[in-house]
Amino acid sequence: MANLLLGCIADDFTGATDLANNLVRAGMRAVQTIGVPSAPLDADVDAVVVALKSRTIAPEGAIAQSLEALRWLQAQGARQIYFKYCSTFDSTPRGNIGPVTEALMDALGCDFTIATPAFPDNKRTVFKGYLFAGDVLLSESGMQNHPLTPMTDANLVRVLQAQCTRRVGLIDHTVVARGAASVAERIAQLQSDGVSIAIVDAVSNDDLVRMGPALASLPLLTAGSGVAIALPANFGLAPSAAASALPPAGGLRAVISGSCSLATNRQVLDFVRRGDAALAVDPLRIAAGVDVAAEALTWAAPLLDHGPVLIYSTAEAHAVKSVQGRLGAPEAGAMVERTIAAIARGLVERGVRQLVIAGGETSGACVQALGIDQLQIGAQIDPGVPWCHAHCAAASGKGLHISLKSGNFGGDSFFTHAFAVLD
Ligand SMILES: Nc1ncnc2c1ncn2[C@@H]1O[C@H](COP(=O)(O)OP(=O)(O)OP(=O)(O)O)[C@@H](O)[C@H]1O
Ligand SMILES: O=C(O)[C@@H](O)C(=O)CO
Repeated sequence: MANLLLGCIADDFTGATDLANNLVRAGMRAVQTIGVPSAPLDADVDAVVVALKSRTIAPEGAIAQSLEALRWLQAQGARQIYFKYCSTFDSTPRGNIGPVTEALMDALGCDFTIATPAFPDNKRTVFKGYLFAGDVLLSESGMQNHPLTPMTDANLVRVLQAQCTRRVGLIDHTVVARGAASVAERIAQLQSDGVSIAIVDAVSNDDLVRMGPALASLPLLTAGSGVAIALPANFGLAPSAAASALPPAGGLRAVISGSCSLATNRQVLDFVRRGDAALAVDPLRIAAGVDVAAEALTWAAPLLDHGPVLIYSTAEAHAVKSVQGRLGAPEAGAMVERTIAAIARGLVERGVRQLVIAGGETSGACVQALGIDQLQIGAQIDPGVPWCHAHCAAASGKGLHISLKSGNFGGDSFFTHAFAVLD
């Protein structure tokens, strides 16, 4: 059996990479698997993050997938389990954060756990149980309009309580500020009051590091990726360059973007403004039956030798709405994802070995089309986004450097800056 320290279950692909990135930066060697592996772990690592696509499916499906991941991680000897969800706590009154947390607690026989999406490096902070995204409450951050998981209440105790049968409480900032012993005391107090899950405040990385030792004995942690920075120390590990070492990079470079988030729109604009080679994919032409993937690959072929090319369906909200109005939102999404994934595969078949993909759903579709089932995590490009290395069917089993960027992560020059990190 592998000597796995931390077994993680992430509810989406880019979120899984985000978590693995923070673990690696704090000194753990980590891999991310795409779905629950069918074979035992074949890598000498400290942490595995099993990436699911369970964030917005029915709670029953999310529970079943998460329990399957738990069983696999337990079979690999995982000493502690970490359930990773979004730093904006994406969920509905039906779930899936609450139901999955409770199912994991039942399976682990665990009577207490924490819940904190705080990720200060990406401006997600929790104060008095209220989640802030940037300078505003979650419910005023734009997330109140999310099409699948509208977050209209920033009070996480209330939000999580609505999803749980167990009682939810709070470990507030004054407790965290006093350090791990104080957090441990508060946990004992909450337990004697019949509380089983506590939202924990954190407004800085210092808060996360301070609470770390108090989390060492909990069989299950549930959080965004922030708390991960405090965990390797609990296992005696310290940050080291060796944890993020990847094989040397080579080959051609490309960026594929299907994310329509604000940050990605800025990143596409930045790339285009630099005059680098960029091609927009038009969903309406895909719907009209044009082989847009073949067109894009023909366009890219003579340009690839001269630097990274960008192929994107990224568009601003009004354009996306108009396409969705004509094609239907799920239909438009699926159509664009299929095309973008075919382009990603074609690019790798043509020699691209350094590939940036923007968007969670987009990343899922591309990773599947590329035939990747495991990613080794390397150096961070921007908070929440590392380079990874994978063996992939589309590269005839050879190595590919790949980065899966969450829609709203990364600075404006991400699509250029990312490749400099590999130089
Ligand atoms: N121009 C477009 N018109 C309509 N739908 C689009 C367009 N471009 C992309 N899409 C679809 O929008 C969705 C974008 O979701 P995706 O998860 O990839 O990005 P994101 O939401 O920004 O990322 P994350 O989940 O990491 O925050 C995909 O289903 C994609 O196919
Ligand atoms: O926590 C986050 O914000 C991200 O890792 C994520 O989950 C985006 O889908």
